[in-house]
Amino acid sequence: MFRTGLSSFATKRYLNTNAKPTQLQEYVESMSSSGATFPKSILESLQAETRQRFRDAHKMIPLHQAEFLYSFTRMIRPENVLEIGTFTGLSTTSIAAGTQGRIITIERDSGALSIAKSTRHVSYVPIVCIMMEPLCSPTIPLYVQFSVKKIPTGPSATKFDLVFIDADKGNYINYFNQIMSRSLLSDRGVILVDNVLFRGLVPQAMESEIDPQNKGLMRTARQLHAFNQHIKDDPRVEQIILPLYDGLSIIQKKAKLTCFPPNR
Ligand SMILES: C[S@@+](CC[C@H](N)C(=O)[O-])C[C@H]1O[C@@H](n2cnc3c(N)ncnc32)[C@H](O)[C@@H]1O
Repeated sequence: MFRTGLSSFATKRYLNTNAKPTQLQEYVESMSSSGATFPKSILESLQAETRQRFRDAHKMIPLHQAEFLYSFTRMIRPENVLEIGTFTGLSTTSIAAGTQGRIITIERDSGALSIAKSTRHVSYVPIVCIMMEPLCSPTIPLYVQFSVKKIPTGPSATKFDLVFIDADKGNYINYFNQIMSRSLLSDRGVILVDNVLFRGLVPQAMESEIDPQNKGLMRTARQLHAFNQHIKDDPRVEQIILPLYDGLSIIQKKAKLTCFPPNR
């Protein structure tokens, strides 16, 4: 359920309703209308191919979230997009359909990336797929630096108006830090981060007692809590966490108070 749309976590806590999540989800999805350029049939065949070839096909975002990404991209009109975690390209394709800009997407799994590359992306969007090299250092942070390092930096470097983070959860803080320390986010840039409520388990991750049966999941939930807290404590940015899908954060640079209303 957590990957398919509204979680029961979201419906109980945020919609103030006892309606069944499946019923709500069906309603929400049937009432949403796709944009004319939303490549639904391409995404459906991509989903089918991914399910056929990958045991971990559940890693794909659900179709309704793909529509959200497309729509959100259209709203903010990014010129440059950075995606971390391509997998087979479902989110990449959805973003590509909503922009005429350029997308740089990073993935470490060559098998998944080959499907992403062969997918018929919306033709006018240049997509640069970056293959992560195999682990070049025993420490994960260097691994992260390695991939992000391939993106040109410096004064004339690309700044991204949209960043979508959807990769290994234990590295979310590293990804964010890399983006900020390399000044990769434009002033109007938005970072979208997936899975920040991780099956609704993240609030429980702060409790000291952990169900031993759920140890692995709770470890990930704790990493995501650490990420959420890290962003909350960073004075440069503001974040809003939406209890949608598996939890989605919207992060942007803090608004500057430059325009005060005149004294009366
Ligand atoms: C949740 S999936 C991405 C799903 C994709 N956004 C979609 O909508 O279909 C996460 C992906 O991140 C990749 N990944 C994990 N750690 C990575 C890393 N350090 N660098 C690059 N890719 C990584 C995984 O191989 C996996 O394909």
